[in-house]
Amino acid sequence: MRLFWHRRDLRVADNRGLAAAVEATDDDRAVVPVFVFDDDVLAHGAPPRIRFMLDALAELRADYRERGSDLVVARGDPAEVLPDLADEFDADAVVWNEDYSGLARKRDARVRMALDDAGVARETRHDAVHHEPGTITTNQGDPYAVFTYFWKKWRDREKADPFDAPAGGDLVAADAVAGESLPSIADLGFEEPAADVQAAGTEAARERLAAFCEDAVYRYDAARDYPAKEATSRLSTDLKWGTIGVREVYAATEEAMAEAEAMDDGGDEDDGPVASVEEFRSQLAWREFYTQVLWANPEVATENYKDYERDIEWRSDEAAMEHLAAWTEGKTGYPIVDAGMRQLREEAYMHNRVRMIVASFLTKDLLLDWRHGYEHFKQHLADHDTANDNGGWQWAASTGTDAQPYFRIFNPMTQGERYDPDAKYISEYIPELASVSPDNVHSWHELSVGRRRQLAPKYPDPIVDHSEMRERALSMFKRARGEEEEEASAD
Ligand SMILES: Cc1cc2nc3c(=O)[nH]c(=O)nc-3n(C[C@H](O)[C@H](O)[C@H](O)COP(=O)(O)OP(=O)(O)OC[C@H]3O[C@@H](n4cnc5c(N)ncnc54)[C@H](O)[C@@H]3O)c2cc1C
Repeated sequence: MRLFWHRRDLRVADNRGLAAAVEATDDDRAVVPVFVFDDDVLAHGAPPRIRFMLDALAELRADYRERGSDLVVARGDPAEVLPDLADEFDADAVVWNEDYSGLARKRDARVRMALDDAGVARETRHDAVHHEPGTITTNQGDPYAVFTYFWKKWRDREKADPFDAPAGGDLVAADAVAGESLPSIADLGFEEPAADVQAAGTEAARERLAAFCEDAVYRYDAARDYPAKEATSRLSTDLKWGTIGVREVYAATEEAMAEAEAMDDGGDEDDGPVASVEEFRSQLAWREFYTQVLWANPEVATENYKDYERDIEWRSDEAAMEHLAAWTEGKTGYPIVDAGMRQLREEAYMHNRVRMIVASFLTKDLLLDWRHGYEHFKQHLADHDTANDNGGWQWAASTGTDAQPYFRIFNPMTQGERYDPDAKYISEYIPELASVSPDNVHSWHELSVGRRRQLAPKYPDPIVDHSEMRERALSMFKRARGEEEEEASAD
């Protein structure tokens, strides 16, 4: 018998480790699928992610049951639970897919030692990415710090085909498993999320992928930055939890690329169908880029990637904390920022362009440390992923790999006007502004207080002046770079 330990790969199809566990034995019904609720991991959880994970586990269990098998669920330290389960099922090996964050790697090292002590073999596979960290490197063998070079190699490297799901006869029979019920969210110590978290499981993920590939993938390059167009795949939570395999997603892009080439018909549109499918693939590569950044530098989870000569003097006084609260509540008086922050609360998701805008606003208009924003996203995003979230935040804060230069500061009004010209996205999430014309929405900061009261009495005035804060941000970064003398910050 062999145990297969599910972690961030909550699916049976296109699961490299599960396929390997099945392939390694000729015996019938020899693979026992297992999931362990680990309190050390749960300590980092938040309601939207736990909700999605539990729903995905229910779907995974249903998939196994359809195959005449079942998912074994346990709670505790995997370094104790897995040797015990191996003993119970008389398993001679445990197989799992690698996870690349610092926390996961420490846990896995302990599990390996415990299994070694128990005389149980273990095997791992790389499954969550096409090209595992450490395999796409500079000519000197170092991990890439600049995405473009990483992407060129990632794009040109051959990709594996999806792996088949195991047949029922390969899996332990349902009646050999205790079939304990899954815990409730309350059993795990979490409240139900206030947000409406998207449906979990492989079927739901496949539906999202199929819907995206029907049409949006061919327009992705031109439309992806416009939040009201809903032109992106919404697969981030599925990719985070592994309810769909990366090879399956890539295979869909191969079909789309063949279609796109036929559509482009020799044309050379910069943002046409071929460029669009390619652009979508490059987003998949960003995910793997950040995975390898975190793998090579686990400390970036809490520290700046980029060294500045001096500490960045982020604001931290009482006024700054009030601004932080207004940002989290979507009450900054900057409509595109507030719409994003409210989308996050309602859907446990935020559009990528808007994530960039709200992150820039927190760090460069409010001069607040990116770690505040990261923590808030961690609590509220269903797709929160240490590598991507950290990468996104440090990009916006100009502290990361291949980050936005410190002097590039988004103007939140111009961003709103450019990417939500009809204020459709804004009015969806800010009902107070629904009857205000797009012109007035996009010039909210310039209207008189009287005019603002007249148009939308319940929507706040801007909490800061963008032009003034932009200058302060530039000075703050120049001081951190050692280019300007320290000066008393004037709040
Ligand atoms: C401040 C900030 C925080 C972020 N936090 C997260 C996070 O916690 N988890 C997360 O998955 N993404 C994060 N992103 C990246 C990006 O915003 C989301 O992946 C994307 O919005 C998800 O929507 P989608 O699935 O429709 O994306 P699509 O545009 O359809 O992209 C397809 C997939 O590519 C990956 N991807 C896309 N953009 C990026 C990117 N910039 N970096 C890394 N991977 C990317 C995701 O897996 C995504 O599902 C963050 C970005 C910023 C600026």
